[in-house]
Amino acid sequence: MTPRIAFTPGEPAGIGPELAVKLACSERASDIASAQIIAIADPDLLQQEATRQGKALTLLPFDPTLPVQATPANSLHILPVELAQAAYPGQLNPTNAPYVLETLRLAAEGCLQRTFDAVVTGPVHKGVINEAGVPFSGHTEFFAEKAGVEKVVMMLAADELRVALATTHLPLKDVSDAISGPSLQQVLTILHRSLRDQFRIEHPRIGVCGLNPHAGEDGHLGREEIDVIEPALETLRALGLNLIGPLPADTLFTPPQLARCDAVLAMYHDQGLPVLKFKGFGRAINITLGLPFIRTSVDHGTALNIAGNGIADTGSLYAALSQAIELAKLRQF
Ligand SMILES: NC(=O)C1=CN([C@@H]2O[C@H](COP(=O)(O)OP(=O)(O)OC[C@H]3O[C@@H](n4cnc5c(N)ncnc54)[C@H](O)[C@@H]3O)[C@@H](O)[C@H]2O)C=CC1
Ligand SMILES: NCC(=O)COP(=O)(O)O
Repeated sequence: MTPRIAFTPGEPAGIGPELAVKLACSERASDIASAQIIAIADPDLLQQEATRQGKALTLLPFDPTLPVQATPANSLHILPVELAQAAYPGQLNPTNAPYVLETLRLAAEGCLQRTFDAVVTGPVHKGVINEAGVPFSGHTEFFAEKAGVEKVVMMLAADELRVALATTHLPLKDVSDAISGPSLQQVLTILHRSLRDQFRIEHPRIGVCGLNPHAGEDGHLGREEIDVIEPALETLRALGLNLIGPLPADTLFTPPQLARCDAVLAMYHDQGLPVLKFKGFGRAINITLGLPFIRTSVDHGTALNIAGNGIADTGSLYAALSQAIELAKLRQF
């Protein structure tokens, strides 16, 4: 099987275009070299970046009616989308936000129609899309909406550590209200099924963090554990899920506890992701669980501070591509 992978480089003023050209023009591991990689992007943007890097980049027109063909060295297949205005590294421009969203829309559409076997996303700038007047909190929520799925789960993985989130992009003050028994049950069920069916872990063990310090200290430091989290875990245990916790996050994220878990569910973004990024920033991946298609992503953002300098690291992009290719080959969920 030659997997057909859509790649959206994301924010045009960030490091996405640089990563795309490096992906095309550097030596690729054999799994990536044997895939067809379709960049959904502005061809001129990529060619300008290639010129900046002193690379000869060939952009091959993508024709979904032709037999799948691995993308040759120094090339990318291209599904062109035009920028509204020229993009300059490090300079955000809300006028180009519709361009970014259109690349994501095409990727979602192509995955839903099975034109693509997976999508790998580069980083977008959530703020500039909102400045353009479009409410946008992240790829995770965008793809869920496009797929018509009520609930998906964001999971990041670095080496053997997997961290999923009960809530994603929302202000900290809204986190407690967003965690309900039904929402936790949905998240844990999606996580359990993905670990079993996509990651082939027969009996997944999931560690669950509490929300409050010391997991609420028996109700003296908050009651969410007693009122919401424990009852949700009990319901799921009765259905056969192997759940550990709720444990204080600063206990669960210690090596002896992690050794008992195939994944950890953190209650909110910055409870789980700093640990993950400390362990593996630059080689970690982000994967959306519960979509009807495969979506992986880089572990980093737009890195505007280094865009155009030529120093962006491709480690996470390669990891995200490898994971997408592996899942596409194993697809059975
Ligand atoms: N997958 C996505 O679309 C993501 C998007 N973001 C967005 O990115 C924007 C900027 O976020 P920040 O918090 O500044 O995080 P960031 O990851 O863009 O940057 C944090 C630091 O890491 C460095 N860095 C990031 N990626 C790198 C790479 N590949 N090679 C070398 N150095 C790298 C940056 O230069 C910076 O010093 C925000 O708008 C955020 O929403 C953030 C995370 C993921
Ligand atoms: N910190 C991870 C992140 O913000 C990625 O979000 P998404 O764009 O993948 O939904």
